[in-house]
Amino acid sequence: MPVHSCRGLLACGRAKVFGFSNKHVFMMASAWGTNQIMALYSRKKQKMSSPERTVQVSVSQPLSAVGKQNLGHTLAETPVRTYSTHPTYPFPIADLHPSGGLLHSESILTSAGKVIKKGDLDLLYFQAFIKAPMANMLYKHLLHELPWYKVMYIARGMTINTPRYTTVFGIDETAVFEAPSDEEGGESVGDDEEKKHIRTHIPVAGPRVLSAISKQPVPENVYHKPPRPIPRCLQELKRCVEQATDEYYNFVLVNFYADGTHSISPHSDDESFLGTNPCIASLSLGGTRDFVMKHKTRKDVNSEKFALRSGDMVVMRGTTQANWFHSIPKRTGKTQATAPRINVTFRKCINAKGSNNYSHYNVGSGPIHRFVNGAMMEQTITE
Ligand SMILES: O=C(O)CCC(=O)C(=O)O
Ligand SMILES: [Fe+2]
Repeated sequence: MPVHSCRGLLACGRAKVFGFSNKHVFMMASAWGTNQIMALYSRKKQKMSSPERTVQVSVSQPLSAVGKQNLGHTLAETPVRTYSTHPTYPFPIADLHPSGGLLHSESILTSAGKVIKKGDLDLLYFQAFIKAPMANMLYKHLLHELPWYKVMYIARGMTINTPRYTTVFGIDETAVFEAPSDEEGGESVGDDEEKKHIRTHIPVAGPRVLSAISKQPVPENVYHKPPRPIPRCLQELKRCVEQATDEYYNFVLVNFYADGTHSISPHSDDESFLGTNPCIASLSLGGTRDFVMKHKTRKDVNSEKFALRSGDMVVMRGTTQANWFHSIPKRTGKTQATAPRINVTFRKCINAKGSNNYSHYNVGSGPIHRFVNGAMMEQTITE
């Protein structure tokens, strides 16, 4: 038993975003290589010294009334905010708290999860793994701070529009990000004396991807898109989940279901790049949605349904992925069942095929979206 101690707006508008232009991102989305990334990185570094830039954004879709509740950004009161930066990020991503360690024993469940074993189903279910106030703060933080994508892809000749927003960070076991050098990033702000030395923009990693074994740069054709290191806010969450589940993860996939029309259809995360019997921890934040599990072949086995609330975590282990499908079905009406929800999954990916698969299906090559002024905005940036 693992023990843990961790402790719409349908109009055009203008929104302030930190950071870099889409031109850079589009450059990265196309063929990329170390040289391109390095060039991009030095240009970004220059740009990062301008405090905030205003960009033109056009819109996407309205959020339900429930989605507009409680969108005040609690963390905005933090005296000096620090940001995780990396050349692959479209903009700096705010940290949870400048001094780190916002997630501590008072907000994280310290008792073991409930084991649910039924034949080849093997789950660990933590109700209120993160207590409600912290879970709701995390929901708002991730919603406002992460870059989101609405990926379109072709499968078996058909165009599929992913029915939710997604984003992904991480790198498979075969590679590592180089450490940031001392002079990278590190912008100081503030007029007062005491704020002068606080670095607000701190890189999470150096720009290059190195082989985990040789520590030499990975050949340019290995990754179809530049892998993105996990920003500090998600690293903090990952540490807690690792302690609770006694596992190690190198990928964080994030889904945002804006309303009941958003869903994930029955599937299993059983790809070979996750190895055999993968352990996947799945954390829910925000609105309650039904998580439905169905046996792949046996009609005599009842399906399982969990109404996952903000802060709950389900860990799928052992033979679960090989034998069961899971899904978040669409829901109608104006109930809590259609309220906006974020799901964060933690996984361990063993090779570059996984990194490529995850960036293809969770970032893609379309526009970036950002949640601003209570609505998800598609950023078509004109400087
Ligand atoms: O939103 C959820 O709870 C499930 C997400 C999921 O299954 C996935 O991202 O693979
Ligand atoms: Fe899944």
